[in-house]
Amino acid sequence: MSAHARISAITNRIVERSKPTRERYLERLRAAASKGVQRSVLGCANLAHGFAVCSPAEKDALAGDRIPNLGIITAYNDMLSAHQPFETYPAIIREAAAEAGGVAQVAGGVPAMCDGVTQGQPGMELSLFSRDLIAMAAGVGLSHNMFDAALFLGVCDKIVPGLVIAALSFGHLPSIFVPAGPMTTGLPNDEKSRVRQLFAEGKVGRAELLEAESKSYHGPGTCTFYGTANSNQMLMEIMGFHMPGSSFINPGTPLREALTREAAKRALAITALGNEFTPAGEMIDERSVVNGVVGLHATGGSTNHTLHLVAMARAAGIQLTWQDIAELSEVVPLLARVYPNGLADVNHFQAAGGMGFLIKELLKHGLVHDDVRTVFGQGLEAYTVDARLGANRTVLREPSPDKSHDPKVLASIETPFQANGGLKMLRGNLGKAVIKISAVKPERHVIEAPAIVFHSQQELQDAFKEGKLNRDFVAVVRFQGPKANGMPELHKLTPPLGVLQDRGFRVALLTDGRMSGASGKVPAAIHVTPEAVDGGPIARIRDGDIIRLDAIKGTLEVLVDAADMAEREPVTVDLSDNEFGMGRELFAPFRRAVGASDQGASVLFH
Ligand SMILES: O=C(O)C(=O)C[C@H](O)[C@H](O)COP(=O)(O)O
Ligand code: SF4
Repeated sequence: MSAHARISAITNRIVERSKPTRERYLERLRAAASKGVQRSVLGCANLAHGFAVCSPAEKDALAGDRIPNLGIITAYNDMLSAHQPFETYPAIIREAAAEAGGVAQVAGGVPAMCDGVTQGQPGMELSLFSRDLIAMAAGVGLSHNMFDAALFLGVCDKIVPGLVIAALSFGHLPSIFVPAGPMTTGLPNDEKSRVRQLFAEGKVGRAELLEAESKSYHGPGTCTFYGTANSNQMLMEIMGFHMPGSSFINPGTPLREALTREAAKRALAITALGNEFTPAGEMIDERSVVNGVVGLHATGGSTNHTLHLVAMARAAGIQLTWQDIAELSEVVPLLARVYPNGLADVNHFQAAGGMGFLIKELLKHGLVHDDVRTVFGQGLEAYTVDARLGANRTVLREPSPDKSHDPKVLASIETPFQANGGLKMLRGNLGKAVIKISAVKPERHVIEAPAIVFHSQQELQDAFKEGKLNRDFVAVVRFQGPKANGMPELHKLTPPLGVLQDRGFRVALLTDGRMSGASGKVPAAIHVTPEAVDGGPIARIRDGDIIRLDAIKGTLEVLVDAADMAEREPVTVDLSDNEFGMGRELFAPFRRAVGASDQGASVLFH
């Protein structure tokens, strides 16, 4: 089925806008690919170093230019429950590659931060910058130039976006993303959040809180809420970087291992040495990017992707804007209710039909482009499947169900939860911002209330504890932008603001910082640009100014006379505390070089 008219129009607009940068990108990619087997340019010493630890058979294979070699980039560490399973993946991949007549080597590792561990801590100020650092680190690994394809082992927040930037920067190579899958379901996410709000109110102690948190985050795998990490899995599937049906199979299962082995063999099959050469930078085009944005809207995905998708697209010479994202939101219905957009978790989403069913529904109305290339071949239709374990550790695929197994979690295209997507853009005399409304009740889509200004999330938490916030207000939390302090997630604001909202107050958040993909029920205008440290209007707001956040009209305004606002000096603050400690001194160059939020908040692209 051809794409929906609006989807096609927006895609064509992106193609036109991107032409200059996309054409230069493809020229560079094709020049690199034309050199044939990449390692053939290495001298004997280079090659000897590169395969020094290989077996004699592998050395023979790599000495020639007929046997494909996979470069594994791994984000394994024990800090992220989602990445811990990757510890054993290189051995599995090497074995599978050998079975298929190829070789696999770990090209390099990349750092990976768990935003859950650093949430509310100084380390969170390194989080966003770690995305671009991960791209650079993956580039260091691949720059050994020993490889005919790359396998990326990463799941979480900034890691997949950073790895995609690397994969597209090495776009002459085929790349496959290999997930590890979600943690099994523990304490329901809404129960976890309820205990957090009780703790915020002083009604339970640390022992009860830690017990609830530990029952929620209890083992290997991705946290089960639909935050940035699981939004990444959705993106990798719908953009064609995953093997079909890979995203939400639990770690430590035979099917999970079979999918990993299959990805290794498929990567060997799509190198320039075979007949299905699929360089990542040709595979991913404007249609793939639009498919990613559509998937984000249809699932109520993480607001972080209004930053990451812009940066990821730029790595392939594609210019995606917030306006594109906002207009796509108008035509894409919300089809999934996964926490924080509902009570279900990603395991329930998978059981209800998962990505295969979601893609099938979107294809029915032409809301995603079917005519795309993927690591699996041609066409997104191939992803309307469920992966099953076959004989001898192989993968079988069955057509996705025609009906959702749980319409309360995964809706049909005919009966969506909302007529449009969960992510909107706001504009007005405070600049531009993003808001996720899929988890906000309709009666809270418009908030008009006096501002209370804070210069840290701790200030707001302290004011809450002192009982000063029992009122209608818009919390203006500023100097949280990328140049100020690395644009941390301010997810610790969710419990106090959630308590105040549950008490019946009309509250909202306005910040140049970020929220977590797991944030949701309180209306929040985030990623405000220009940021306060750049003298943006947000730096001129004073306590008591009336702020109007209208997610229906898409406006964000301070109701103060323009002349009065212009006369106000923008407030400045001492940010020296954000420049040292917990490694922040190492990221001063990033704070100086980073671009605006609507350009992806990147040091790599402006
Ligand atoms: O966006 C994502 O996917 C995340 O990684 C989630 C957040 O960063 C939270 O910090 C982890 O959730 P909480 O346990 O509620 O703090
Ligand atoms: S989903 Fe978020 S909190 Fe969970 S392991 Fe990944 S980074 Fe950490």
